[in-house]
Amino acid sequence: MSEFKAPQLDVSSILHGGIHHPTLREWQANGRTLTKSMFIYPIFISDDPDAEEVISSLPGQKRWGLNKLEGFLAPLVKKGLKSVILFGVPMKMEKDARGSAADDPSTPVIQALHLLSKAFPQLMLTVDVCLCEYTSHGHCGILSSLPNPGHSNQPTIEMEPSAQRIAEVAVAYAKAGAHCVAPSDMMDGRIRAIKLGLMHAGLANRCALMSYSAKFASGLYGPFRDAAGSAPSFGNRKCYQLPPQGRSIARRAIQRDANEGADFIMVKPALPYLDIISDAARLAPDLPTACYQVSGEYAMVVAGAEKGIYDLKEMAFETTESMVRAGASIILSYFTPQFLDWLDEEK
Ligand SMILES: NCc1[nH]cc(CCC(=O)O)c1CC(=O)O
Ligand SMILES: [Zn+2]
Ligand SMILES: [Zn+2]
Repeated sequence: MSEFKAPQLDVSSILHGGIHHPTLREWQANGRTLTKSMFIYPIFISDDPDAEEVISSLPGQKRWGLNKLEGFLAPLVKKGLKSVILFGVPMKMEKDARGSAADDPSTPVIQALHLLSKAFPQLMLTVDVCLCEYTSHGHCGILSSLPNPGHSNQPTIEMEPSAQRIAEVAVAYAKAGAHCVAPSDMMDGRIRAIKLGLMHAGLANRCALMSYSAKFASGLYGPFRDAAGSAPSFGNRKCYQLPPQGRSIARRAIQRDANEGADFIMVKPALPYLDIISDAARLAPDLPTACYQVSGEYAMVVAGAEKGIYDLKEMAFETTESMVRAGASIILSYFTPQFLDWLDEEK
């Protein structure tokens, strides 16, 4: 008879006890689980009122005309869509150096704000604030005539006039009914300029400010620029968006924007920047952290699934849950319509 020898009892070696049941596995998220109200759905609004245009580089997404918006959103709102972020796509409007079309009363996002606040009074309306969709040069600010000291084919931005112009546009959106404005230009001083603009207009208590604080000069914005027609006509955005290796400057940007009056901090893109999401959640613990799974990230997940590399739903969950785990509680996602279904299904 072999003698049984009890192994050394190491209580910390046992993990399976905590994951053998689906509910136990959910508990392992420590309360940080996805819910429908965490999602913001990005929507492209065309100035062609009857548009319903497929965007080939952004599978499943379309540019919507005003006449099509209500019909498109109604079923999603019924399924629990709580919030959208609007991007204006002026296909026919004239573009100039200061982006005058951005806050023209006829501009698609202002029209959409009027329409959506009537059609869906409960839906939270955020508007992306930027000039690049509306400027003739396609850059996010107002350009200086001075050459760029670093590179002849790069723009030099006039910082103060840009921040003022962006604030003007943000206030126009707030006046038109935006519940939240989200500047994506990355110019210095624009959070303070917008907050002061809202205060002077008497709208600061009625419009939140979500700062794209840590927005990196990423290769993942390509499909968006197709969708919005906002690619720069020369140079690139490396002079004003953060360098991808710049964790410290991102931390400074987050702290700066928190001090300048941001209500929410956003990190963008999301998946390659989970460390920055985690930094944001710690550096500004009293401001909820948002992140944007941008067009190229979305297209990557979809493309891999189409190639049979993984299951689409599984990878959409895994990528999105990684953002929540890192510290995000608000997620801008092109997968929002699917999540409204998926979150109702059994896992
Ligand atoms: N400033 C405009 C803007 N706002 C959001 C995105 C990207 C969103 C996405 O890729 O889904 C961009 C593009 C850019 O900075 O070039
Ligand atoms: Zn821009
Ligand atoms: Zn430069």
